[in-house]
Amino acid sequence: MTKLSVNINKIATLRNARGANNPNVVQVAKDCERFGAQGITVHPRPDERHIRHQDVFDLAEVVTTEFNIEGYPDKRFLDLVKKVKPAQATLVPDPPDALTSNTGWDTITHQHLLRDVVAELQSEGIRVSIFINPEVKYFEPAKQTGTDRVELYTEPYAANYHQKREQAVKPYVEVSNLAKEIGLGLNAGHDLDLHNLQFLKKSIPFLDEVSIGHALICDALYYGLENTIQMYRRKLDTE
Ligand SMILES: CC(=O)[C@@H](O)[C@H](O)COP(=O)(O)O
Ligand SMILES: NCC(=O)COP(=O)(O)O
Repeated sequence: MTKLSVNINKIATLRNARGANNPNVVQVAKDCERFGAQGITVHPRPDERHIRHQDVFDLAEVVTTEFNIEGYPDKRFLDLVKKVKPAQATLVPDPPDALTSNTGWDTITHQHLLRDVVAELQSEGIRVSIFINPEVKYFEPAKQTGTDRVELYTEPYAANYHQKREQAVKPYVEVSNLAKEIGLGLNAGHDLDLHNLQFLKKSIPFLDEVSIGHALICDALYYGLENTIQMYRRKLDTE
């Protein structure tokens, strides 16, 4: 089964637009779970432009599925994650001013940093995933960091899906088979949506989890949050 983790960053973006507490990210997380989300993902960025550190503490009190916190592993992020102890931390190489995530780790150059961080978080009982591009050369070095999983950066797949989906998914299938062979769990995310999700799942049936935010929240404007989560779940329901 591939789990659907709903990324609620955009709910916080909307809340922050007015300064009060509407929409309430804690209530939305609870509702996402009630509507079928199998995990909740947040990516607290250093400028707190959407998810704030306090949100992460508040969410940790209520999330009953799988809480996944994404971010660059600086001291502030690591302190937060170690206090909250989510089910999973996803390490992303974003600089502080990144508009959004736009690449995975160079696991060769940053192997020592990643190895230390992975060990530090695992010693707190937190599963670790490393955000990664679909390039074979990064997988064995990723494995050597001791990480439990990798998360495939799917923006290039999403960007090319409508032109030639077989070609767009090919590097992902290749690295996923490699990940399976060397014993890495497999997540995927970024720009997945109702059009491209099912083909990814069919091409890589053993995906452990996808985290989806931007498109899912946009779709919810039209279909409603409950319907939308169920629509995404059905796209993953191909077994
Ligand atoms: C790692 C990843 O792909 C997601 O965190 C994505 O970047 C969402 O972050 P934003 O909502 O800040 O764009
Ligand atoms: N890890 C990817 C994620 O959480 C959501 O990315 P997106 O769907 O907002 O592009």
